[in-house]
Amino acid sequence: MGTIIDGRGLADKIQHELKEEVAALKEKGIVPGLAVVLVGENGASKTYVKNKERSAQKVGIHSIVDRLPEETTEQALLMKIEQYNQDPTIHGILVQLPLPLHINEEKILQAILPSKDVDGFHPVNMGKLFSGQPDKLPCTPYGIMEMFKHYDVDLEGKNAVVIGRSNIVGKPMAQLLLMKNATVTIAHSKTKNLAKIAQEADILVVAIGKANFITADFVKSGAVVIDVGMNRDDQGKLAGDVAFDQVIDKASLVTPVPKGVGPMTITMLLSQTVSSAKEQMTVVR
Ligand SMILES: NC(=O)C1=CN([C@@H]2O[C@H](COP(=O)(O)OP(=O)(O)OC[C@H]3O[C@@H](n4cnc5c(N)ncnc54)[C@H](OP(=O)(O)O)[C@@H]3O)[C@@H](O)[C@H]2O)C=CC1
Ligand SMILES: Nc1nc(=O)c2c([nH]1)NC[C@@H]1CN(c3ccc(C(=O)N[C@@H](CCC(=O)O)C(=O)O)cc3)C=[N+]21
Repeated sequence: MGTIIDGRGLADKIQHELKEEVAALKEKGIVPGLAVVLVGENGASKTYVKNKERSAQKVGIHSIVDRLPEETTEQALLMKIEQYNQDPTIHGILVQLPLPLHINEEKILQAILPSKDVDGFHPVNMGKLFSGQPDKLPCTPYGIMEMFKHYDVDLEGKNAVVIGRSNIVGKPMAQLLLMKNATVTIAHSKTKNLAKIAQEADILVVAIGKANFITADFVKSGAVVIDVGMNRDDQGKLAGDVAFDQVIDKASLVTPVPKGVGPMTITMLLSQTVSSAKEQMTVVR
């Protein structure tokens, strides 16, 4: 029987430390500010945004949530971002993805000042990461790296398999593992013999978006399994991409869904907002 990685518990611990950091900043007259922009009526996005707002408040970050209607034009959204770029009380900007189809996502992400891009999605921050000079990081892979650190998971020389190649999870995850000297394989929907590749993994990170797709036969005995998936069924019940009940018996460490990767994603967002406030303070002086 493996150990369950307590993402919720680790997130609470880090948020508690952040709260103290924020209190110290406030003594100096600085309140970290986060602007979250949500366009349209995506139900899942609404829940995440609510969670982010609640956590931000808990650590004392000033958070603004801008809920814009589905019909918002690209131009109007660009103007909104420009307003936050210019606003000295806002240190972090997050535009919730996915955006409605009539808005060009690339264009929007590029409009955010890299210094306020607490999601780590701006091409400048992506470029820094992939050239080995990381600055702001995508929050989900960042949170997973913090879990490895906290649970003393040694990555050097290990076989790491990342299933999924999105810009927000799979690709940056692979790069962070590579930077820790893991031997990394990235798998995706066109991968042949996925089970065979996954069975070689000492570290298996799954980010595909298919409920309970990864069964015990994909998992090597003693592997560390990280489940990024967030799948909601008709009853609104959450399931990960990993069939937790079978995999827990085979793996050494597994993240649950919920209370695994999700709370760490939010915590890294808050952490990067606090760091950003500190950086912008030194820029001013
Ligand atoms: N917990 C958290 O904080 C977060 C959770 N998520 C969740 O993680 C999941 C993935 O998110 P995201 O990366 O944005 O998703 P995307 O839909 O952007 O990417 C999914 C990836 O999975 C691959 N894939 C799909 N089906 C298969 C399959 N049968 N076998 C192998 N690979 C497959 C796709 O391959 P291809 O490229 O070939 O299409 C693609 O690369 C979702 O459930 C999402 O809700 C996302 C962000 C944060
Ligand atoms: N610009 C942008 N940045 C993101 O970081 C981003 C995004 N867009 N779009 C969507 C995905 C998804 N995501 C999650 C965040 C928190 C939880 C989370 O808090 N999960 C809790 C519970 C969730 C629940 O109960 O619904 C948990 O796993 O315990 C999940 C998923 C961030 N994303």
